[in-house]
Amino acid sequence: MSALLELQDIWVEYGDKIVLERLSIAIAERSFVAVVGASGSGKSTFLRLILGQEAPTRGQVLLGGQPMRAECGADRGVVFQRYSVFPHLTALGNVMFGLECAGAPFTGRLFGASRRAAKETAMAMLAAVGLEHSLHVYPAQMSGGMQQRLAIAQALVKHPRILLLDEPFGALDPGIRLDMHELITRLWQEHGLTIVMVTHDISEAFKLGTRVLAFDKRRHDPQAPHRFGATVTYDLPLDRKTFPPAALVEALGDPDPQPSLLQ
Ligand SMILES: Nc1ncnc2c1ncn2[C@@H]1O[C@H](COP(=O)(O)OP(=O)(O)OP(=O)(O)O)[C@@H](O)[C@H]1O
Repeated sequence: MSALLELQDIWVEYGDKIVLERLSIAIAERSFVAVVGASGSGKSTFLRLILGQEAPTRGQVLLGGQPMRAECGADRGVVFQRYSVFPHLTALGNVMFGLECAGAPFTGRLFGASRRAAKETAMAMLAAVGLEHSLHVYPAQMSGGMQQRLAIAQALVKHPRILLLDEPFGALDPGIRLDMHELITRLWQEHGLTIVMVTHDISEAFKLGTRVLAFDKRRHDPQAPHRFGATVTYDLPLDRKTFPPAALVEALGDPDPQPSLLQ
């Protein structure tokens, strides 16, 4: 498989604080990369680099072999733990908004046949995430799971090359979370997506990912914790029956990685 995304010797520094150092990884097209690590280990910074919200201090990011500019592009979609959708728009309005902005960048409105086509595309996307009966519902009237389904539909409708998920299921109840695992796995397979997902839940990482990256510092200076940055300390390709290594579970303090979830 070819590398869709490549990070070459990336460093991210804020003043004299080094957040990420010597980060070199290649992410294959259609892979599902789960990112774990202790709080503050730079997982969100890594996601912001891929999203184009942040430029590295050193090193370069290549997307499809080309240097990626530090700006958000339609080729990358993102879902956060909360607040990914517009509260003042209905489900249909939220999903159509992205299509209208892409089709009419100045006015943000489509008319006639192109509007009808956008509406059909948006309705199909909402059906794909199980929201076909909630087209005219506002986010405030939805459960947390429905809001995340909507956020996924909104991110996917523009056919991004990479879908970035930042703790997307972290705020959901366990039962709803399992439904969302099924949904994202199905969409990943059906749409041939490349996914990078940050999660605090190590069993979720090992259940969903085809590869797990763990972020941590290789070097520590107790007198000056900011002197060294984090990097990828574990890079585990999975056959979906792999269990988290004991050292990784211990490092991340996972209370109980459930083997039943890892089948
Ligand atoms: N703009 C900034 N200026 C200074 N330091 C920053 C900035 N953004 C992030 N940091 C620091 O970078 C480090 C990594 O932050 P980041 O949010 O990427 O970690 P994380 O692994 O996602 O944490 P969490 O799991 O708690 O969300 C933290 O120490 C944070 O304080």
